[in-house]
Amino acid sequence: MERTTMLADGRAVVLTAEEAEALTRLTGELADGTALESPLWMNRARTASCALPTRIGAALRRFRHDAGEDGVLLVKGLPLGPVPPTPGRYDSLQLYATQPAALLVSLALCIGEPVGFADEKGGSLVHDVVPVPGMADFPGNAGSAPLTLHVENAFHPHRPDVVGLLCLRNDHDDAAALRTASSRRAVRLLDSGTVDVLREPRFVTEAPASFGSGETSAESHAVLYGSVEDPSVRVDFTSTHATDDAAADALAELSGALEEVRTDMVLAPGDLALVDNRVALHGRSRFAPQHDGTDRWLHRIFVHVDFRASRAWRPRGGHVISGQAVS
Ligand SMILES: O=C(O)CCC(=O)C(=O)O
Ligand SMILES: [Fe+2]
Repeated sequence: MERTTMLADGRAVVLTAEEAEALTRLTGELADGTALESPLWMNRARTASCALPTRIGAALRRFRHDAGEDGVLLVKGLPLGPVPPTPGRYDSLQLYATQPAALLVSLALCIGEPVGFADEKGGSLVHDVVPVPGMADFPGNAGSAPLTLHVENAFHPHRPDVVGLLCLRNDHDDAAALRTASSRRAVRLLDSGTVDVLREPRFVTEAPASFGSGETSAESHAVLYGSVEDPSVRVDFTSTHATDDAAADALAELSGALEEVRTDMVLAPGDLALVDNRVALHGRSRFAPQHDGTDRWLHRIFVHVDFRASRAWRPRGGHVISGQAVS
């Protein structure tokens, strides 16, 4: 099947030189090494996010309203400044305001509020996605084997609404591709009997390997939910299991349809892919890391559009979702 680097619905914004310059100025002021979780810094970033170049702010605002057929927005040409060597450690994080982290948080704040999970990477808000020595086959972002299509943290009641992946550096061969697949497109390829089964609570989902806790979705859940006309999706093809044979068949049908509509995108440095985690799945192709400080490196952020919805899970109203609701 032919693979493209552009999304079929054309949701890509390429920054002009003037826009990149404006962003460098804006985020340069924020990149002062302060802890990203500091409420004062976050407020400065919130204010800065109101002053993004209008075309960029408008694209983010439109994406927040409706993520389109592909459920993905690509922003290209973001100014990163000098990029240090790629870290090679599992659980490598960005805790402090660098230019790329400040950029990612500022753009995310146009969509909603960044969130972290206490049981994943210490609850930090900006994660490094890097290949880690000895973990090539790890079924998570530290690996370099193909990563199965998934909704991020599908097991969790407060999984992200949007996942942002900002490329700082691609792999040596330009082989690593971010894969996205829109459930809006895939569901149209399914017969109504299959859709009906996917709408029933006949599936369970475990926490992904990146969660230390071994949690599972408390109850069985539907894979398609909400509007009949335009359902949302909740599935991870590594961690979601059907509870009966007919449900397993329906899951296999959905997987086939998603593979058919899949888009592979090789991200370049300065490219940000925003994936609506309710509408699209994502994964990654294989690549060959060299562990020499110049491997592929993404920054990842999770966003909640309705921050208030997870309040019971966020002690003291912070950005970190704890292991359970605090009553
Ligand atoms: O490496 C990628 O392109 C995507 C990895 C991924 O699924 C993630 O970090 O959530
Ligand atoms: Fe992911």
